[in-house]
Amino acid sequence: MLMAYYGDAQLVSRTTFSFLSFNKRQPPPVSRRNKQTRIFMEMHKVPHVLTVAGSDSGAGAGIQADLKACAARGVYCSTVITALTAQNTVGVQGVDIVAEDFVAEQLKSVLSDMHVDVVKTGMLPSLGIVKILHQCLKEYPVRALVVDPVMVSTSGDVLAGPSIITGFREELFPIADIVTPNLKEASALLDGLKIKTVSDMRSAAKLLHDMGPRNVLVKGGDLPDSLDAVDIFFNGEDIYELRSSRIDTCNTHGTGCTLASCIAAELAKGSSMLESVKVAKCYVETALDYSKEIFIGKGPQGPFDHLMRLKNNIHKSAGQVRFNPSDLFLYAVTDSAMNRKWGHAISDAVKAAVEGGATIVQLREKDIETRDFLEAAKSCLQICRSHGVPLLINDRIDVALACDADGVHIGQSDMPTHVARALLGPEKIIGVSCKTPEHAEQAWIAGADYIGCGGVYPTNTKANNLTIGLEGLKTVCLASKLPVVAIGGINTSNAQSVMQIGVPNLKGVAVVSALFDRECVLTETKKLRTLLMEATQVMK
Ligand SMILES: Cc1ncc(COP(=O)(O)OP(=O)(O)O)c(N)n1
Ligand SMILES: Cc1nc(C(=O)O)sc1CCOP(=O)(O)O
Ligand SMILES: [Mg+2]
Repeated sequence: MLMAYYGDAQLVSRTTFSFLSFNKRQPPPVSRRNKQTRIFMEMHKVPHVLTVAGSDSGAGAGIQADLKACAARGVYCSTVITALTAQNTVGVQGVDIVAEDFVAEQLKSVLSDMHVDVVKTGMLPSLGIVKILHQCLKEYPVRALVVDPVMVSTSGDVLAGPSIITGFREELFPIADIVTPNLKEASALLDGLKIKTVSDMRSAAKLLHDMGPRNVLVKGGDLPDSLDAVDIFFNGEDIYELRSSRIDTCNTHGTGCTLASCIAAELAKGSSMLESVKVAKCYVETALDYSKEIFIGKGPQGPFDHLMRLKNNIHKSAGQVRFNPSDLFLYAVTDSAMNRKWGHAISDAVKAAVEGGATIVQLREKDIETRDFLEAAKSCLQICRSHGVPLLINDRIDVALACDADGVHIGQSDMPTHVARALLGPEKIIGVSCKTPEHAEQAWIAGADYIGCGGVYPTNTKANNLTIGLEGLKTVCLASKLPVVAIGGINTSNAQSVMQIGVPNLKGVAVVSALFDRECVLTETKKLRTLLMEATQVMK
């Protein structure tokens, strides 16, 4: 193994680290080899989740779901199998618990050799196995421990007896970074506490937190009478109500395992806990949505397709771009009335803006027929793709989906952000208009990529628009966890003052009339771009 690493190190040594340049066939002296190996391994570390869970022969849940979820999130996953289950979409037909010594042997094999960032637990079928895991984690500490306190399968079969509750409470919760019970599990862990409402879930999250984990996510998928999928996240200080759309599907087997693995994967990549939970929730929701039509097995609850993203990528159009906050620098927003006034076709106006240096384009076409909008969007998309500039659609998720635009921009009275995210999937860009710090917080929680903040100055382009001024802009920027683009009455005479408010997450300005209510869009875009560049140079 050491030689294999050394062999690979040789390949990078010529260009990067001359001190690694030994001949492949002659290993370095033993004293240096260990240091080199360590350096090489550090450089090439892969985010790694170790899952300690049961095998599901139907491959919808357990170890198999964990492997697929980690693969989908781009993280390496090793496995310690605690039990074999004979399981399908009908239920669990048999369980064979792996001998405790052999669980210990698997744990030691992985942890003594590989660099594991995060351990995620699923089915832990005996108290002895819980204790062995605790002992191993003391011996081989990892960055984070995600405990999914699996007790009952989705089909209702018991996967862990009552003694495990003691194991969770005494051994694992005190060292866990997050625990992710569903309502039944939370109730069992809290001596049968009734959890029927969101308010009960909040109380349960706090009581579970008292048992020692740093964070608690109580999953409300089974909450009666709820239109949304509501989960409660508590970090010991703040409590968050995370909502996503309830997907109408029977293919939900393995959602709990997948969610916990996805949280572990995001943590392994270095995300914060809340960010990891949000990404995991969004991923599961999207996967469920993509898998509504698949049909595997005769039972009531089928598996879903974890790797839908691969299919997505196959269909990804050439030149499609993912969001980079610097794209917000010069944000051109079209207006059909202005284009008509100057006799400009939308696609010609967009071409001029992009050629003049616009870094992102939004089609904001309030008064054209849907068919015309779609046709215009298709031709603008070609222009934008050929320049590597993202194209967003204002308000109309349907048009964005139909033309495969790069994303959408929505406001406070448009489609709710979490619904837009569920419809568009994790790859598309979503921008949300925000006028207050509360709007900005909500946009972040719901999965937006950036916020548009204004009106910075009075505008004639949007009727009855509230002007928040530079102070209002600054307040929102300081509160926002997302990058911000300023909008409203911005033109060549005030754009520099906007950029110079000096808040790092203000990434650019969005303009309508200053570019499109002009005879020559190209000239105006170039002028504005030059001014913005000057302003950012001064700030450096
Ligand atoms: C970048 C950007 N910011 C804000 C808006 C306004 O969106 P919204 O509040 O939904 O209003 P309409 O544009 O739909 O009238 C925007 N479009 N772009
Ligand atoms: C579309 C829009 N949204 C705003 C907001 O405050 O959210 S202001 C606005 C109009 C911006 O047009 P102009 O650059 O011509 O002033
Ligand atoms: Mg809108």
